Amino acid sequence: GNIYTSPAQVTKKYDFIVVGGGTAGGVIAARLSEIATVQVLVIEAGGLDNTTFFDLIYTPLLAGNAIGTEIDWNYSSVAQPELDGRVIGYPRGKVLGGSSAINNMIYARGSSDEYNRLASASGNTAWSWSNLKSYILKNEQHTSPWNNRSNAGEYNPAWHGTGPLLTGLTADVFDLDNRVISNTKTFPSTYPFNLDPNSGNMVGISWLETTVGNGMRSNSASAYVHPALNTRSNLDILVGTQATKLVQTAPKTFRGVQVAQGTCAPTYTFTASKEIILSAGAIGTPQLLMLSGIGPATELEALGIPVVLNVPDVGRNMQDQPILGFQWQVDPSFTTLSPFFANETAIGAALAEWGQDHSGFAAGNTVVNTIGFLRLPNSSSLLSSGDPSAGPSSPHFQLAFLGLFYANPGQTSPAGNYNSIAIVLQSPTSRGSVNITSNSAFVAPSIDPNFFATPFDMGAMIAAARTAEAFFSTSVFDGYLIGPAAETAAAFASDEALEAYIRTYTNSIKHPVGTARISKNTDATGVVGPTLLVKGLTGLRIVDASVLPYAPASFPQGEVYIIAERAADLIKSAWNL
Ligand SMILES: Cc1cc2nc3c(=O)[nH]c(=O)nc-3n(C[C@H](O)[C@H](O)[C@H](O)COP(=O)(O)OP(=O)(O)OC[C@H]3O[C@@H](n4cnc5c(N)ncnc54)[C@H](O)[C@@H]3O)c2cc1C
Repeated sequence: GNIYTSPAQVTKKYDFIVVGGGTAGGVIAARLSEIATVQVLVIEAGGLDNTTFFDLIYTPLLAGNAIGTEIDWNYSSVAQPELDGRVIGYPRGKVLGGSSAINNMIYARGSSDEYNRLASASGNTAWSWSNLKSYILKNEQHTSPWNNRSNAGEYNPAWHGTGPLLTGLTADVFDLDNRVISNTKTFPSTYPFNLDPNSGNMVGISWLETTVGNGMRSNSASAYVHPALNTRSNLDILVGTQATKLVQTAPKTFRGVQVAQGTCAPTYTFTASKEIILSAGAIGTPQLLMLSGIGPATELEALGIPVVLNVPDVGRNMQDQPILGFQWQVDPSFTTLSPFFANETAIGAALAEWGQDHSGFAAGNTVVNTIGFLRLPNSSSLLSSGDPSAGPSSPHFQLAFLGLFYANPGQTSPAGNYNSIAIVLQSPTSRGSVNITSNSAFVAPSIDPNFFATPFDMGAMIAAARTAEAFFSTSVFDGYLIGPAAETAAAFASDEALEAYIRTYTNSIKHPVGTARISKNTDATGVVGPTLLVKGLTGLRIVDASVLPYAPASFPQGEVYIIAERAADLIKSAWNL
């Protein structure tokens, strides 16, 4: 297919136009173009991934380093009242591959309860865990690390398939990882070992899969888009071009999309003969809907945008998960990653080795190799007014074990040998929003995760911190951990001190979802129905993280890939392809 860099170059007619060449958009484009008779165009605001940014995207060691660069939308939140008024950075991938090109590569697809809750929210059992199994296996495949370290006993091959997205476990095991697993053998009833959190049951302590294969990041662009683009003439992409509005082609029918390359640049409109698939992500999708007159009427009217369809839930129900690090000092005789990350020469050597043949220390996930997905005890008073998790196979919180000093925003890594636990609240009850503040697509929307708006969220975060403290206090860590670092020790002194630490240092894990949520056909609320078509409109389908009705108690990219795999089949069947 063709790669266009200017809308003026696009002259073909298309059956499907995919807005956003990100995680979900890449899957849709690749799967639809399997049908040789349909013509597919992808419109992506960012550039190509295989440019000067190639190493930044594809070197596993550099995961996280794209934040703040040209391939990041560089959004930020509104001031968070419960976080001492702080503003939180909201990176999103702005490049082919979208956020799958800049994320932290963790692959944890979510529990069976998670998908069963999606089925009940949408009123359609096709979204249940057991009915999605073929898509789960179609999306991903487990691969060996670059050094072929055996992963026997660290994952369950039965739950990994033959899909294009490559995943794998760490090539390099550290003292920390061995002790984390040893804690599960020594205290199995408190900290159960879970062979594979991708098996439907997430609860327990596990080895962690990342989207790394052949020593490189695997993402929507490398796994889906490029193989299709290289071999098919019916898939074209237009990069460096932003969709500025969806265009009505008949009453309540949106098969047009207006694009531009900048605020003052000329606009072009393309029309799909069959469907527009909106895959601009949990921020971009509600923004584009609202700019097109699809959203909360009063707010659109305030900006002078003619209302086509009053959909109050567009941009509402945003859910994101708070993340917070605690640090411990490690006896200097043990190897952690701290000295490596303090040593420019060692990092340079690892990157040079990766540059040779995608091997060595830069060729894998190294920072988090083991993880705990844990639940509050059933007796917890936090659950007395209801359980916000999807069910018993879903965690309330996560403990990610890191081989270095994980610095929260505002902290710096001191010299020395450290480990950390990053806590993520996986089942938040706070709800935020995404709103537009202008009728221009080139003005960033306002993003409000509304962290810790509920007592449950603060209480669960404190309970998770106490679990982290207890986990590292067992005999397994005697002689290895010296003790909590200064600020962590001070925070653990009382629940009041912990709460203050939470307000000072909590960040977003960058998992926003829910801003165009799925609901039953019969529900008056929600944005898309069970087939992901926008309710009340023709021609417009949404496939991305914005349709997820709840924050997945996992890592969202797995669920986004799986939903996109099924959505591609829904589209094919809707058009008898
Ligand atoms: C820094 C970071 C770390 C993360 N770490 C993890 C992790 O370790 N594991 C995990 O599972 N998840 C992680 N996530 C979240 C995960 O990556 C996302 O939930 C997922 O990729 C979202 O997929 P999507 O298809 O909804 O959106 P995206 O992948 O973001 O795709 C949206 C695409 O649309 C494009 N776009 C937007 N607006 C327009 C427009 N108007 N016109 C044209 N194009 C447009 C964007 O440029 C982008 O390419 C992380 C996210 C970030 C940002």
